[in-house]
Amino acid sequence: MRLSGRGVRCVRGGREVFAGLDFEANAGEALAVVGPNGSGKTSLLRLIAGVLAPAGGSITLERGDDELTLPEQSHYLGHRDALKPALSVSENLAFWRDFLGGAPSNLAESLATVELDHAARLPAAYLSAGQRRRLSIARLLTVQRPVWLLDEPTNALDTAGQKLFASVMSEHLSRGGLIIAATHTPLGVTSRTLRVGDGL
Ligand SMILES: Nc1ncnc2c1ncn2[C@@H]1O[C@H](COP(=O)(O)OP(=O)(O)OP(=O)(O)O)[C@@H](O)[C@H]1O
Repeated sequence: MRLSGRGVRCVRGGREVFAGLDFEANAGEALAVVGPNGSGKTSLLRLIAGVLAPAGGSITLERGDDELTLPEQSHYLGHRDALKPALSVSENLAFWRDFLGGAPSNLAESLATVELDHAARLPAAYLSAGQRRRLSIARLLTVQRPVWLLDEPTNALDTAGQKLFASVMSEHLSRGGLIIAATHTPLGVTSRTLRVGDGL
């Protein structure tokens, strides 16, 4: 599997954010997208996820599932955790599994991996920032998708959480998954770097 972009151009609010961007990532590889604030890291992830349309160029997934689009084969974790505060931790996870069309899966196992099993019945509104992030990570484990698009994934995670997430990412890569992550800090797994923005 290979995800590549050729001559990708991004325009937001009528202003060009970047143009002529080339990148590629193969199965088992992580690509760390780095650059100054406002350089377009989040925008790039959203272009790949199909939330935004490129103003030029192309983004292609080769040797994926021909029956599915790239967004259907991708997980997009934004830097705002998409949780419903009134639903419990496990209800939030069940919502995402159903919304993403995942096969019946063991939610408890995913919650145990991110060490949230003790909080399964707690309303998401009561979670700390790091716990909310852990619950978002559980989404990656509950529904199997090969392409992970992660926006500053380790934000709010404590040292133990960062270590845990590094092992979750390593496991995904060792199974032939692919990660593209926007980050201002080291990702925690071996990665290549894609720089966006001026002056880098
Ligand atoms: N909805 C929008 N309408 C207009 N401009 C936008 C919109 N969203 C983002 N932008 C602009 O696009 C540019 C790139 O934003 P983006 O969030 O992709 O940057 P980033 O590299 O992820 O930044 P950061 O490191 O601060 O998270 C910024 O100048 C931003 O103001």
